[in-house]
Amino acid sequence: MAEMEMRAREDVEIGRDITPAIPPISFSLHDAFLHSHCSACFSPLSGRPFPPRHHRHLSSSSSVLYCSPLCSAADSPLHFSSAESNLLDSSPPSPSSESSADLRLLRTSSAAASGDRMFGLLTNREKLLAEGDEISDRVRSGAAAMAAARGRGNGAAEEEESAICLVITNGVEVVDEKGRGIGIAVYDSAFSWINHSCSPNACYRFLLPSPDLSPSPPDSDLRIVPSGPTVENAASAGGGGYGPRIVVRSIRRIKKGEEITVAYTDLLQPKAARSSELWSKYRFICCCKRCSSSSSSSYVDRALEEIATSQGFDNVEATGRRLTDYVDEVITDFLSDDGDPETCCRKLEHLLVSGLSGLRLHPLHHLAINAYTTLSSAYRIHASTSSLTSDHHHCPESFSKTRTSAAYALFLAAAANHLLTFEPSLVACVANYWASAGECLLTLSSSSSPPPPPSRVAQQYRCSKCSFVDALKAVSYADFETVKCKLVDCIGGYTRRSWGYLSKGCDYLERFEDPMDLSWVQKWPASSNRDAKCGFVVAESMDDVWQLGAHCLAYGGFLAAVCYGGAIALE
Ligand SMILES: C[S@@+](CC[C@H](N)C(=O)[O-])C[C@H]1O[C@@H](n2cnc3c(N)ncnc32)[C@H](O)[C@@H]1O
Repeated sequence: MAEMEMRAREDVEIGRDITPAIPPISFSLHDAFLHSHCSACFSPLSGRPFPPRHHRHLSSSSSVLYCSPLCSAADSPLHFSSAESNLLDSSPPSPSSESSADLRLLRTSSAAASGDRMFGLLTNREKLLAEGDEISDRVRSGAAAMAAARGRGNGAAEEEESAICLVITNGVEVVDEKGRGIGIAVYDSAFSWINHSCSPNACYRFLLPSPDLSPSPPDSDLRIVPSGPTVENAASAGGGGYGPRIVVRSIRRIKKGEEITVAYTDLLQPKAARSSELWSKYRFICCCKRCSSSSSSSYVDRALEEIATSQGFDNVEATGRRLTDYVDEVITDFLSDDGDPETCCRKLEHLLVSGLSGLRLHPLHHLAINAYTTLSSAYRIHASTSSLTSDHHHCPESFSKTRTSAAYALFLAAAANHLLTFEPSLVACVANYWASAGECLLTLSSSSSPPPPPSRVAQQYRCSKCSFVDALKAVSYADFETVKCKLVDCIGGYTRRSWGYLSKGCDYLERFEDPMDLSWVQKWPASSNRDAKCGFVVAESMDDVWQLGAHCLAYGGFLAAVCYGGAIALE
């Protein structure tokens, strides 16, 4: 069957909402958040939560909770009529948020699938069941459990299978303002007919309604239109009009008639990992510009996978897998309950400096990028544990760990920023990296002795050279490239003045002369940068570190506002 896609109805600038806030047709919190968040509006529960309004099942009172009587009244009928309550209260309880979302979809009598579509949305049922793999097993066993919960016995469960496949194919992870995935939601065709690209021109954000279910702020127009065969629309499914809304936003200039695409997968993964995820979950081979770029991979994909081998090395693939396993294992150990930050830092830095079995990671390799993220947080935790026994301001060990944490965060942001120049759709994750570099640098400068004066708040700061203040207001993106260049230029200046100081004592980071100037990476590993490095040892002043932090935060906020809109908060 021909597939649907969405196209721009008009020319669209970068950083514009291209859909109104679309309410979900089905949604459910992840099990881990059922007792901390409201099941109707997804806001965090505070004070005494409210149980579902008793319908018929007087005993089912605690499987889902609400923040207000209004939310309880709005969602309880669906909670019971969808049979979700039977599934959650069964023993063993709560199978998954996906099953709840599936059941909620099926509660309407018009749910029957027609061909490979249900409510106009692609289910991909045949493709997902065709291969006897983990997904097809999950669909079959989930459908049987759902059919039992709906009192439909143990017979064929085609309708349930279609609902599960629909949620796999169209469901999106709802992310809160802390970046945590708290639930799953399915939206109507205005969102669900948008295809994937590894170099997309749009992204999306969620609006969590206020607890009193008051209407959302004024909507923008729908600037996209469907393209494809005539298909019955999903609007009839309805979701009660509440739950997390989704807004699609342009992250590039889009021409009238151009296809709108978003990312279904993490764009900083290498091509093989993206392809494997897209195939196992969505059953398609991506032919986007980035994936099919001429004979070889794009520059970004090459960098994300590049490793150096010693001469005569002939088992790159197997050792490449060992590298991945090694990094995964170190990170998993660190994230476990008894994770030790010191061991994590030692192992990851040894890998970055010396490699493994004759293989060395390119500084922009995706495993190296994961390692920088982990190292920044491991050094931060290490610093806080070092200072537990002494005054943080007077604990040199803790201070130097805080400094290395900031240096890794800055290096990561600079590396990702380099990739952004080749792949503009990385803007959302690059924004996060700059924001966290800014936070780490400001923490460092505030823990120096003496700390900056308390009046020194980033919001009040005005830089004479760049568009810092204009960026904070984020009023227009028409001059996006100009504002970006000015901010990056200023960040480059402060980085050059501070890098020797920030990287001091870190064997890996000291090898890089200037993280903002990665012009050498294309020649890597022809020469070691260690010899070429300049000998800055001390930042000209802690003021440079503060200025650098404030600029990083502003730049991160500027990029984030392109993706998510709204004002930039700097504290
Ligand atoms: C959320 S739907 C997108 C809309 C879909 N094209 C339709 O006709 O309803 C996701 C499904 O669309 C198809 N799809 C999305 N992006 C694609 C792409 N870049 N190439 C091929 N198929 C794609 C896959 O079948 C995928 O499972």
